[in-house]
Amino acid sequence: MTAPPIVELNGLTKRFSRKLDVVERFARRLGAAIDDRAVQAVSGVDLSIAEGEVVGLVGESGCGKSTLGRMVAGILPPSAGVLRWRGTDMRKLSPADRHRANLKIQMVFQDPMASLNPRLRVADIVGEAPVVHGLVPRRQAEEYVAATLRQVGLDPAYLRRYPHQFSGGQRQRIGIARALAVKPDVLVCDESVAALDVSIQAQIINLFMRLREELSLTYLFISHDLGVVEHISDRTAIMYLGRIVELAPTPELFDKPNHPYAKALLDEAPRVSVEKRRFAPIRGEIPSPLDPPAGCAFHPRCPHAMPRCSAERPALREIAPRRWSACHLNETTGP
Ligand SMILES: Nc1ncnc2c1ncn2[C@@H]1O[C@H](COP(=O)(O)OP(=O)(O)OP(=O)(O)O)[C@@H](O)[C@H]1O
Repeated sequence: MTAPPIVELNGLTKRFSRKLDVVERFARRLGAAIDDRAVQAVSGVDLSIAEGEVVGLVGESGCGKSTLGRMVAGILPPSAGVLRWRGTDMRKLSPADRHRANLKIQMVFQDPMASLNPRLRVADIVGEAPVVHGLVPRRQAEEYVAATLRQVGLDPAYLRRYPHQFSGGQRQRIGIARALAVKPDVLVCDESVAALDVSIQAQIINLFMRLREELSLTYLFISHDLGVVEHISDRTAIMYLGRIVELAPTPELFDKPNHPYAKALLDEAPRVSVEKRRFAPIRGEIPSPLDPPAGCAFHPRCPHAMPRCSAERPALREIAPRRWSACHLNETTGP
């Protein structure tokens, strides 16, 4: 029997409802039209991640990447849908097992300065969670933190320092050490190298890949940087306005994207060098998640849009082995 995916999402959805402030509530009572529609940040995402796999998640700003990552990491509760951990619906786990499963999925954030408590020393930033969660006895915490720092390439002599005494790259290593300290199986990296200089980015990416080998880690790697995602991901998912529109093995997707949105992203991205391959603007504005277009959300910007595209939302379908795309064109012209 094959093992179930380590993480599996079925129909995962997140809506953010907008709370009206006092003035807005008063204005509404007086008859003013106040917009209180919910933001549909993530809509019905299906995604399976195999143990040891690196899945890259890319898309323009506001398409729901961080929200999806936060749901996977258990930081945000989904509004609908199912998240399975090693084959079991998270909601069906006992509170103790759910807690253990949540610890197994850790997040590494973009801005280490904002995500590290400036008043805590590295020893506490990295050592607190494993002690609190009973993974390490308090008397061994310092030794454990020193070993974790070594694992991410930091000198354990820095244990008593504060975050502001480190460079950006070193701070990100501390953020990674903090995540590793609770012995996760999965890292959700949310723009984890975006704030770093290119040379430091390369070092941190190499660190992620070394840790993948050493600790058999699985990654959901969120980035707006196509070069980084192409470099490190086994498969890449492209998100547009809350949905995955294409999912494929990375070399195939970058070589021959299927979805018009994926094509537009890749065609317009300069291919001069991996470092420079970033998003270039695509014709038209990204629509508001408050009012997503009917049918295929990409149709107002799509050069191939047909009447059907504005009426009927295309499902994400397997168009070839391991290649998934959500486009009506696949039914008319073939992939
Ligand atoms: N806490 C929140 N309350 C209300 N709306 C939110 C909240 N968090 C995110 N959103 C909205 O949900 C949508 C998706 O946001 P999200 O941050 O997930 O996108 P993203 O692709 O990660 O963008 P970026 O790359 O800019 O971080 C956006 O329209 C955003 O404004």
